[in-house]
Amino acid sequence: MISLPGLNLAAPPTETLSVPTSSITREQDLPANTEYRFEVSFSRTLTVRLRSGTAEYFGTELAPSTTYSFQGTKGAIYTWHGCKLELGGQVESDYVAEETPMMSHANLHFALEMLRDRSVVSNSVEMGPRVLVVGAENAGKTALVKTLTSYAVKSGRQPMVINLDPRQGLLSVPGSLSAAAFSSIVDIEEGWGSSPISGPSPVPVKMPLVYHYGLKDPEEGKLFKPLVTRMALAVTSRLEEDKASKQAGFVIDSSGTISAGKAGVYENIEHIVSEFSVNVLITIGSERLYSDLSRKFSNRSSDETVNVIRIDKSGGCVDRSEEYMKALRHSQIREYFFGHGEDALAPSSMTADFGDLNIFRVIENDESGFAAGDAEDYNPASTGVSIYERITPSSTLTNKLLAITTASPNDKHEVIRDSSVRGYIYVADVDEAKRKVRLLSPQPGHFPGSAMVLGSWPEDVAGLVS
Ligand SMILES: Nc1ncnc2c1ncn2[C@@H]1O[C@H](COP(=O)(O)OP(=O)(O)OP(=O)(O)O)[C@@H](O)[C@H]1O
Repeated sequence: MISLPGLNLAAPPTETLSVPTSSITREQDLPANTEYRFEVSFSRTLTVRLRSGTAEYFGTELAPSTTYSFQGTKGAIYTWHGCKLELGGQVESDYVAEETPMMSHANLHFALEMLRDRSVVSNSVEMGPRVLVVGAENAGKTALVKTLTSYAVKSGRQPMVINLDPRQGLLSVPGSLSAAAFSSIVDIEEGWGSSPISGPSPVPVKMPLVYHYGLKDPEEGKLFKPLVTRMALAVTSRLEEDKASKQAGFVIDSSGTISAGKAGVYENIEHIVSEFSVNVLITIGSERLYSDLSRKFSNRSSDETVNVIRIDKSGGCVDRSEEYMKALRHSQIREYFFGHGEDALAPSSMTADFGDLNIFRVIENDESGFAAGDAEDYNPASTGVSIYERITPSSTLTNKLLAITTASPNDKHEVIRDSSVRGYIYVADVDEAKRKVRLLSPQPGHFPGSAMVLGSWPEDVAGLVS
């Protein structure tokens, strides 16, 4: 059995400890074109084994005779031709749904495949599809991005996936923006698979490119937009070097907040579209968003056509409480440091003097008097606006994550902001009297002297180490 990584957050209720999950297995028949939807809490486990037929989890096929286990998951197992599942453990709720949007997801995939074929025929002169998925929170954006990625990989492509939603990480911790090329299957249990930092994994690892954002929602102006520009530059130059990736194109997952569109203004969406040269804009679930965006992008010249597409929200999408999201983020962070269940990593603990740490705290808009509406006035080349404030460690740092950048502490703030992240460290304890900080790092080794960035997001992760 493959275990689900890093989810030992809350102590499991005693009954799940004493009852082996295998003793309560049951069979579930799924007719063709239906899906088994389930919700499992963080303290319980659902195990799933494919007995016969074929089935997929957000596009990734379930291997026969493999037992998958899910904890703290809301998801669905879909079958095109019918299957028999063996289920074990306990769920909060589950049911079989006959109405699913999988047919339109598959059609979307085939339309993208045509664009990829066109890129191949043009010998990569034309780039494959550049896709952005937008929609309200919990509309099913991440689920669709995963499905499209899995189908592309199954079709022998190597698409890139870009996560611009700081609320959840992709192969990195929440609060980061990341990009990775997918040439092997998407991990079923873990979400997206593992990066090399998470230790041994049954699914080949992916090496993500990470930038630190450090705020909960995409704001306008000094951080989000420049990081989108930076990421677009990095992704585009990567695609220029790699034919297979260029032909496959990329899919961008976004945060629900950029689709809120105050008074029909979608600044961040427009910025992402223009920086990444997006040519397929998928809106999920909202008539208004679709109509606003198709109007906005309809009168462009033909060489920068943006096809705006509308997809229905799946009835399976569930609203996730703040409490659940917090537990999900903590599990991602836990896994970053401690690895996957049985293949657990032992993060290294180290102590640093206050003087060894070069910590830069993100100054948020409301603190600097730099309001959201000032975005246009902001000139990144000017030194007039500070992005960060340099801080001395204090006990308020306890339980926080620091992004270790590749920039030097003497670099300009813009350079620190635009530099990629080597990794994250966790502040376990601060001794103000002795001026020492105890840190946890997933990798042993020398303590870097580079600039470290502290944001206000993700929230404190209490109890990561005792
Ligand atoms: N067909 C489905 N059946 C069951 N659960 C589903 C289905 N589609 C999505 N979900 C679940 O619903 C939740 C919300 O979906 P998802 O994360 O894809 O939305 P999102 O639009 O990316 O949300 P956010 O903007 O908050 O990141 C997730 O827990 C996801 O696993």
